[in-house]
Amino acid sequence: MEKIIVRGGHQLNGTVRVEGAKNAVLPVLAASLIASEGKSVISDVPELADVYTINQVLSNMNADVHFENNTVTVDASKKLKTEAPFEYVRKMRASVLVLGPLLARYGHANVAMPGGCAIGSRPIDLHLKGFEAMGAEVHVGNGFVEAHVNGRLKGAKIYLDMPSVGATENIMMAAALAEGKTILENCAKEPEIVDLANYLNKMGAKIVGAGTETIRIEGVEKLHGTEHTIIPDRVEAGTFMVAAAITGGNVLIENAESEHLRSVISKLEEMDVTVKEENDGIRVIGPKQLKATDIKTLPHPGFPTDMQSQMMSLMLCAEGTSVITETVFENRFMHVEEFRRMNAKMKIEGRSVFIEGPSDLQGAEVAATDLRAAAALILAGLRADGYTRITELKHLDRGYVNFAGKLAQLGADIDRVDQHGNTVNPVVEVDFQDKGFVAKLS
Ligand SMILES: CC(=O)N[C@H]1[C@@H](OP(=O)(O)OP(=O)(O)OC[C@H]2O[C@@H](n3ccc(=O)[nH]c3=O)[C@H](O)[C@@H]2O)O[C@H](CO)[C@@H](O)[C@@H]1O
Ligand SMILES: C=C(OP(=O)(O)O)C(=O)O
Repeated sequence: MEKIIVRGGHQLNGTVRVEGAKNAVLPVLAASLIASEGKSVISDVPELADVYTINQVLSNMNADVHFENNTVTVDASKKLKTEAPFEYVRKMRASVLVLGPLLARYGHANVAMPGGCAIGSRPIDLHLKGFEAMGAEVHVGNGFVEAHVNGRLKGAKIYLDMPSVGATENIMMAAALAEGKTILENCAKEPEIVDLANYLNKMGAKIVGAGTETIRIEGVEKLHGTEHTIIPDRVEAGTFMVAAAITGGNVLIENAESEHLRSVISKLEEMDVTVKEENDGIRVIGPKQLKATDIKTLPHPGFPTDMQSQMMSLMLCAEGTSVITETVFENRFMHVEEFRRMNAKMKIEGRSVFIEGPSDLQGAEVAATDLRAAAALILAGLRADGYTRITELKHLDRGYVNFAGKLAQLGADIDRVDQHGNTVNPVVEVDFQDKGFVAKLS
C-alpha cells in the first residue's frame, strides 16, 4: 500500500502552477460525445485518475480517444454504444454526465446508478426530472437508470429544486440538442458550468446565461467537434493557498484565477493571510499567527464545499474558536476523526464542527476518507510535529496531479513510498485494454 510521509515544520516558498480543472474537464469530455461530426481537441487536461476513467467510459462506447501531453482528442462521429457500466460509475460519479449527451443524440442511455459515497447520499433525481420534463421516459431498476425518448427531446421550462452542478450540466447538454427552447431556472453558477457552456457553444450550441441563475438554450439539430482549453482548477489553487498559509510561507500560485476564488480569498484574509493578485497568478503569504474565523459552505459564489476540509486544517492552527458549517453535503466530516488522531481539538454538532485552535498537531498514521480529506491531512502534516503517514491515496489521485512532488518542490519534507518504503512516482492505474483509448503517461 502506498503512503505519503510528511515531516512537519518546513516553510513553503516558490512557485507552483495549477492544472486544468477536474470538475470542468469531466463534463467537457462527456459533452464531446454529442459531436456527430469532427474531432474535439481539449487542452490543459490534467493527468488524473478521473480523467482516465472518463476516457475509458468514452472509448468503451466506441469513441476514439487519444490522451497525450495534457491534450485529449475525441472523435465521437462513429455510431456509439449508449451504456456506462457500474465498473466506471463506481470509480467516479461524474460518469452519470454521459446520460444527457447520449439521450439527446441517440434517444437512449443506460447508465449504472452511482449510489452514495463518503460525503453523502448524492442522488440524481434532479437530473432525471429534467430529462422527463423534456419528454424522456426514465426507468430506474437493477442498479441502472435507463432513459428513452421517441424522436428528439423537447425543450422545456425546468426549475431545479436546488442548484445542483451535475443536474445543470446534464440538462444543459441534453437541451443543446433538443427540439425548441429550454429555460433552466435556479441553476448552479459555478465557473465549470460557464466553461461547459462555452465549449458547447463552440460546438454549435446556442446557450446564454451560464453563470447566472437562468440558462436559456435554443436546441440545434447537430453539434460538431471543436477546440477548447480547460479553465484552471480553483480547488487545486485553493489547496496550495492553504499550504502556503499553514506553513507561514510565500508562494506564487501560477494560473490561479482570482475571480473564481473570491470567497476563499476573503476567508484567508480574515485569518490574517496576505493574498496578492499578480499578473501570473495569486501570491499567498502566511502570517506569524493565524486568526480564527467561521465558514459556511454554499453553492457558488458561496464558499466551496471542496475547500472545506483544507480550511479545517488551517483553522486547527489558528488562534481561537473557528466554526465550519457544511450545508452542501450531508456527511462531509469523515476527516474529523482522522484529524483527532493528530491531536486536533474539535467537536461535531449537527452540520457544524467547532475547532479549538491552535491545536498542538502531532504526526500520526491517518487514512484519507475522500479526495479533499486526503489533501487536508497532508496540509495538517506540513504543520504537525514529527511524521504524518497518509494512506488511501487513491482518493488523492482522483483530483491532484503529483501533489507530493509539487509540495516537495516548494520545500516540504514529503515523500511518496510503496509498501517496501521505496520512493514512487504517483502513477495512475490505467487499463489499456479498452479499444481505441491511447494514453501516454509522463
Ligand atoms: C465532478 C464535479 O463537478 N463534482 C462537483 C459537483 O458534484 P455534483 O454535481 O455531484 O454536486 P451537486 O451540486 O449536484 O450536489 C449538491 C447537493 O445537491 C444534492 N443533489 C444533487 C443532484 C440531485 O439530483 N439531487 C440532489 O439532491 C446532492 O446530494 C448534494 O447534497 O459539485 C459539488 C458541489 O459543488 C462538488 O463538491 C463536486 O466536486
Ligand atoms: C467531491 C468531489 O468530486 P466528485 O464530485 O467527483 O466526487 C471533489 O472534487 O471534491
